[in-house]
Amino acid sequence: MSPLTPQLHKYLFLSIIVLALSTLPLRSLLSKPLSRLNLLTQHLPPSPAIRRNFANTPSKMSYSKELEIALLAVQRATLLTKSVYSSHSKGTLSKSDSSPVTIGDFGAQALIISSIKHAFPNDEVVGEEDADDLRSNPSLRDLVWGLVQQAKLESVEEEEKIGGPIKSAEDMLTAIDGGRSQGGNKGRIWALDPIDGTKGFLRGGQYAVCLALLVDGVPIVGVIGCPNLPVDDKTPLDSSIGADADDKEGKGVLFAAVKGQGATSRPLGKGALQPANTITMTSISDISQATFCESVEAGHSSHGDNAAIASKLGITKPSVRMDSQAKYGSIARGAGDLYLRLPVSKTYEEKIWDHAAGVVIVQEAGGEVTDAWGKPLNFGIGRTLKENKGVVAAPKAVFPRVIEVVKEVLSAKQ
Ligand SMILES: Nc1ncnc2c1ncn2[C@@H]1O[C@H](COP(=O)(O)O)[C@@H](OP(=O)(O)O)[C@H]1O
Ligand SMILES: [Mg+2]
Ligand SMILES: [Mg+2]
Ligand SMILES: [Mg+2]
Repeated sequence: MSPLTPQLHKYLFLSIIVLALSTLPLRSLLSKPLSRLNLLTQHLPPSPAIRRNFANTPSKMSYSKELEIALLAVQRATLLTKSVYSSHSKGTLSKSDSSPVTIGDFGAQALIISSIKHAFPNDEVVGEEDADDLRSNPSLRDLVWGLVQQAKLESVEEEEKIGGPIKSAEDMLTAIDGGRSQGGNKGRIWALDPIDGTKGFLRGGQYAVCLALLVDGVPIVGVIGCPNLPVDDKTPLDSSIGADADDKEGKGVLFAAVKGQGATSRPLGKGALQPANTITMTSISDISQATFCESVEAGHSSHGDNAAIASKLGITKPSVRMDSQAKYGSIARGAGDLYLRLPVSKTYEEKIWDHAAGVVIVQEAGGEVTDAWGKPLNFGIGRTLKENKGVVAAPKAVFPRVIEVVKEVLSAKQ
């Protein structure tokens, strides 16, 4: 072997150092267990670059696992709410703001948060309920625990995807309290309304189990389960729709959407997910022919202002009054056209869990949603939409006209 020159020695030495340094990050990642690596990459929010390109290349972040888990979790929770719905006692309590909460709300929140924490342990949840009332009332806790133990998907494989049964009553309370996130505009946060339209639920009307994933404060995945809406997307809307309490064939629908991927509906099942249909809003050109939806509760949305807007738009059909985010689902599938939610109170702040899932579903079905002044809804500033007042949703083509009239009606009151 010929002796190496000092220059060649130096060159070889430097090359080895450079090579070692350049492979360091790779080697440190490879030394981690694979499962941990998956978890790390799975929960990283999209980089700004991916977010910038998101509208054009949604396949970069498919959110297919998030969608599947959300669909299964909501579906399982509706098994529980339906069992409460058909039972005699709904274990109703009055919350500090005098709104009702039932054992169905607590049970559904426990099941859904447990599903999310199983699949995405690092994600946060902004859930409407907490476990304080159950911790101070053991008989109420036992009632909810009994329900939670019974609610299982018929397919073992699907049940396992969402973590199987909750192990103990204490774990159930921990799951419910997992919804205490304060929200924000960083990372992955789920917004959960275990029963939206609790008043409708108690009345035997519409209600919905609603779940959305916010990424950096923007709703990206939305799922709404409506046990009392007809499966058929084309069933004409009227205020008595689905108002019979029976759980029968043809009733129960799951709406879903992922940003950039469109919106769907499918029958709400009891096990494996049923095939989905793409849904779109009706492209109305003559706004006077529109059907508009509003809350049943006059305390949640001003029936008077909604009527004044409809009349200025030349709408003569009576409004369809419906509790819950079933309104968003209904207009997204073209069964209605507009959703008007004009504020009643100057101080009320809309909750993010009352709108996040519905907003992404309507947007993906070809609609636009803003507050009553045309301001985008800001889901990234906490548990409420404190920068917004009211909500208006309509197909894109007629949205500018609708918001113009809404502003006229609001301005006239100032
Ligand atoms: N003064 C108010 N203004 C607007 N929304 C209100 C309100 N008081 C309660 N709500 C919300 O209205 C939701 C029901 O909406 P809708 O009228 O469309 O059915 C309730 O959800 P929960 O039933 O989940 O508590 C509650 O969060
Ligand atoms: Mg409530
Ligand atoms: Mg609600
Ligand atoms: Mg609720």
